Amino acid sequence: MYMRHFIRLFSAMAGPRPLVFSGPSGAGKSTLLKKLMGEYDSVFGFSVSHTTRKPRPGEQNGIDYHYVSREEMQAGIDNGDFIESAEFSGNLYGTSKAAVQAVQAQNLICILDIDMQGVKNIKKTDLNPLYISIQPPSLEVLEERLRGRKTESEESVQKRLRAAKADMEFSKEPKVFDVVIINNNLEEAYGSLKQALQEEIHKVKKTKASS
Ligand SMILES: Nc1ncnc2c1ncn2[C@@H]1O[C@H](COP(=O)(O)OP(=O)(O)OP(=O)(O)O)[C@@H](O)[C@H]1O
Ligand SMILES: Nc1nc2c(ncn2[C@@H]2O[C@H](COP(=O)(O)O)[C@@H](O)[C@H]2O)c(=O)[nH]1
Repeated sequence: MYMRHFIRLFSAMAGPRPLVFSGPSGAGKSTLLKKLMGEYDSVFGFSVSHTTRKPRPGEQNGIDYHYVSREEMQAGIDNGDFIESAEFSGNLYGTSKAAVQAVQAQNLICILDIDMQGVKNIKKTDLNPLYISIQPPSLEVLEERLRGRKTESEESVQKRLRAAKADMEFSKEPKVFDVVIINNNLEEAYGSLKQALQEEIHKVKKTKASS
């Protein structure tokens, strides 16, 4: 009896269930997330990752990422500051414990945008998120989108496409993702995403209304 009460209390303290978004670079994760967070600004909070890659034009330190040196990031990883970290396309990326806690402290649904190594590592933790994979309709379309974004060097495009092949296969493995969304038509993909998250959105809105 006491144990059940404790578990319920603990779940309430931990806040709503986080969301992990994964999928190949260029599939459209950030595009969909921006739409989602724009429509539901007091429901979701973004877990701001650390990275050693350089900011792209328009990206802001502390908002898109925490941009750090490899030495600084490695020191944080060695110190146990990260829930997960991975090398992707020649740079380090990682989710700090502080980034997740900052969102959960506001009782918001914490969103993590991470690669497939991150998904594998988060599965070893007790975060218990809902896993959502955003996939492109094909590798050819993905390449067009990555090139069309004009953010990557040729070398980086090639690295990202190699990683994408593995990611597209990974998304087909049973029981890895709760939801797989093919981002072909943006509005349709966004509709599928909102539908998949309806219950979680409703729960947070209800909790906020009653507090
Ligand atoms: N459904 C779509 N149709 C056409 N273009 C799209 C669609 N979704 C996203 N895009 C475009 O594709 C490009 C890549 O999208 P986005 O940056 O959101 O990908 P991402 O998955 O977040 O990539 P990364 O993992 O590298 O951050 C962008 O230029 C975006 O405008
Ligand atoms: N494992 C992690 N992967 C992350 C994290 N933050 C972002 N990412 C993934 O990296 C690639 C490339 O991102 P880009 O911004 O350089 O295009 C993309 O797939 C992201 O999902 C993280 O903290 N951990």
